[in-house]
Amino acid sequence: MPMASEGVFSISVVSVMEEVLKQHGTRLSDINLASRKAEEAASRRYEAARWLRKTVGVVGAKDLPEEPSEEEFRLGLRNGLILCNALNKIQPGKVPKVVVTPGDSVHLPDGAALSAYQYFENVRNFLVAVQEMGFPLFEASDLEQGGKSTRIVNCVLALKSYGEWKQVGGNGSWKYGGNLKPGSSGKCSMRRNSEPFVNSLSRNQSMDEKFQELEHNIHGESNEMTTSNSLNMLVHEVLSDKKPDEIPLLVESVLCKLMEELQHHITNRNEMVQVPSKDQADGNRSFLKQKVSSELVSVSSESKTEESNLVKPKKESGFQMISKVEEETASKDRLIKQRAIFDEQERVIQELKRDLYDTRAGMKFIQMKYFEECNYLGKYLHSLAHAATGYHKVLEENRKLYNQVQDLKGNIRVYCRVRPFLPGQLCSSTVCSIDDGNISIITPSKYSKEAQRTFSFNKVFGPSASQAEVFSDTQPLIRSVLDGYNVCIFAYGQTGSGKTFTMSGPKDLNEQSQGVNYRALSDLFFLSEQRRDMFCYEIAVQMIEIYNEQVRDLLVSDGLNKRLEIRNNSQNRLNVPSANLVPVSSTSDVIELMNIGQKNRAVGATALNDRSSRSHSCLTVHVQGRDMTSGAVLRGCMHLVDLAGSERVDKSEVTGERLKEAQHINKSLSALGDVIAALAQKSSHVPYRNSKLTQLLQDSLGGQAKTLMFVHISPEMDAIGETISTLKFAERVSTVELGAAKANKESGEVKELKEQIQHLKSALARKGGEEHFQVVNSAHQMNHRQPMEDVGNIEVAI
Ligand SMILES: Nc1ncnc2c1ncn2[C@@H]1O[C@H](COP(=O)(O)OP(=O)(O)OP(=O)(O)O)[C@@H](O)[C@H]1O
Repeated sequence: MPMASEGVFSISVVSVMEEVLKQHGTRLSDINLASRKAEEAASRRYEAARWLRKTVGVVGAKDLPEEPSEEEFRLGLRNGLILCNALNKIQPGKVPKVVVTPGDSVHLPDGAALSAYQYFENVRNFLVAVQEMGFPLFEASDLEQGGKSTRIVNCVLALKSYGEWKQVGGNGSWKYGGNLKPGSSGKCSMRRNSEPFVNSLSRNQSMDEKFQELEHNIHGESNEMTTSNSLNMLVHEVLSDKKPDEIPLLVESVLCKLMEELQHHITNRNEMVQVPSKDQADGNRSFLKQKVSSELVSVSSESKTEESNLVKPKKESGFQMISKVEEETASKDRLIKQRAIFDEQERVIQELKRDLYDTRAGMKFIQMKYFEECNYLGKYLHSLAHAATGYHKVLEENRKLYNQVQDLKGNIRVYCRVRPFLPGQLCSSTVCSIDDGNISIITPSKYSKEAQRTFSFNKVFGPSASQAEVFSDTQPLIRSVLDGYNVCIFAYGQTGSGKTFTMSGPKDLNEQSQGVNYRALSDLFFLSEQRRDMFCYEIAVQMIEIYNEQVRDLLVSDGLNKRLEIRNNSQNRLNVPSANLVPVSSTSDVIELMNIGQKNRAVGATALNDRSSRSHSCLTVHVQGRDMTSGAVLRGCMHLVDLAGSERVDKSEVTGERLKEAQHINKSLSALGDVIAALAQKSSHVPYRNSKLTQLLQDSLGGQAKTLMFVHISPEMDAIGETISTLKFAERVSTVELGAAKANKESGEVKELKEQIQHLKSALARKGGEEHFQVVNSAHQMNHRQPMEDVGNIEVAI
């Protein structure tokens, strides 16, 4: 199938027709085709003979019968006379010299040879003239035996056609098969594609020749008009000799074949152009449409003149085919686009599959890691849970051990602090030396036989000791308060010896000069905050004054110091339940309350002439901690007591109110000394009820309660009497206890404690090994700022 070059769409219609005809020929008229062809040839021959006889005259054409056989036709025209004369009749003078047959008059012995020469002369002249005029030619040999008479018939019928055209006036151009040929006369002689000629052509040319000629016309000229005409001609030729009942079938076959060709062509094109652009596709579509429609319309219009009954079906078939072709083209386009989309999607799917595979692999890896981690965490959590189970037990043991350590240090600890000389004072000190827990003072003969005397305490702080140093031994006891223990901190000493300075600090307070009260409260809140994940602490404050054995609430807003009752073992565990109990959440809250208390105390002092040094003030911090795991409640309290001046008043010198005050002070301080001494000696009877002060502090003196006493002395010589008196009081409570503590250091009690600690360590190691121990230990470190405590040379790692 020939294809147009350079992308121009073309189909060989001729080939299509030929193929269809071949099929139809085989199918429709195989049997009678030969006879039909013979009939057709004879009919055409007779027509040619009749026209020649008519043109040249019967006499002139005596050798040519009206209905000659092929042989007769050939022999009749062999001498060229009839042909030349006929040509000269329609085109006078075209063959100027015509040799007359000698046989006509004289029969020569060599006539045959002579006439053959003459005949050849005529035939040659005729053929030259015919060629000039553009008529179908034949070979001179066609006139001989075995020659093709059909070509001679074609030529004669062409002459006939031309002659008839001239007879009717010769108007317009006479066209021969679309080819323009110059006329012999020099004029532009054109043959019209007239009906007679087409008929004669169809009758004189073989189908092969017709197809060749049409093929040439269609492809040789590339002219759409010409192609259309030629196609018309072809269709006409094909249909002209068909019976009416064969035509529809044939047309249908042609169209079907054409469709096939178009589809085949489209497929080829689509293969050539993988994904044509929209423009190309549109171009193809319009070209196809144009081509097919032009051909079909030509067929249709041509057929209209002959077979009006075929017009409608042809038209309908044509339009149907156009729309079908359009549909097919659109469908092809869609398919191509879909294919492209499909390919793209296929590619994306492959990529996604790869990604999915990678992701799955990644996920599996992560999952594996996750399970590994979970396993590890599970085990770790298990050990932690195991540790946590024992944690509270350990905590409890730790608490006990910790406080046992405090016990070993002494439940009652006495510290001595020497105030520095105040500005303007004579620097003649009664203090000879200070060595750790010992202080030596000058003792006038009035008080002792010895020139100096040494007193021992837990520790002695010289005039240059800082507030932080003084507090350092107190700090561990703050944790005990949070663990549910009671702590009493006393400031003892004569007026002006520095009690307030130790407990609160100087008037111009700063971080360094802050006293025990501030530091203790600050630690208390710090530790409670550290333990907030395990314990819920509630802290509240009371501030009470004992003056002349009367208990007064210092946290009152109306300034009235109403007398309060002390009730030990009260329901709410408050010894003075009716005193204001103010909840606090920070150190500043407490300081604010202390200031209020001091103000209330000062008010009283104005009225009673410096009562502050003649009354005991007690700030009590109540702590209640609830273990959030076990729900157990721990209660502890810390009493910060600023005692009244301890100076002894000579009864002869004072009377009245001052005497009364002095008596009360002496009595209460003496009662306190008795209680502490009884406790230190582990006496079976502790005389708490001898004073309001000891009654108030009953729960915090003795048992597991811790007592710290800061004994203050003034270094001035003129205060030596009070200093000796104070030191003797302190020595009474501290020496006994200190001695006991010293004795305990290497006693069986310490050994027992060592064993307990070792036992605890082993128990922890058994529970979870070293890791477990570390967990517990770190938990302790988290909750206690001082996990390590020294007991002599024993290190308790809890
Ligand atoms: N360690 C010290 N360093 C410097 N100054 C001190 C020290 N101790 C006390 N003072 C000063 O000595 C003076 C008396 O001290 P403070 O008021 O504390 O005595 P006090 O025993 O509380 O007296 P009172 O019984 O009258 O309350 C104050 O001016 C105080 O600042």
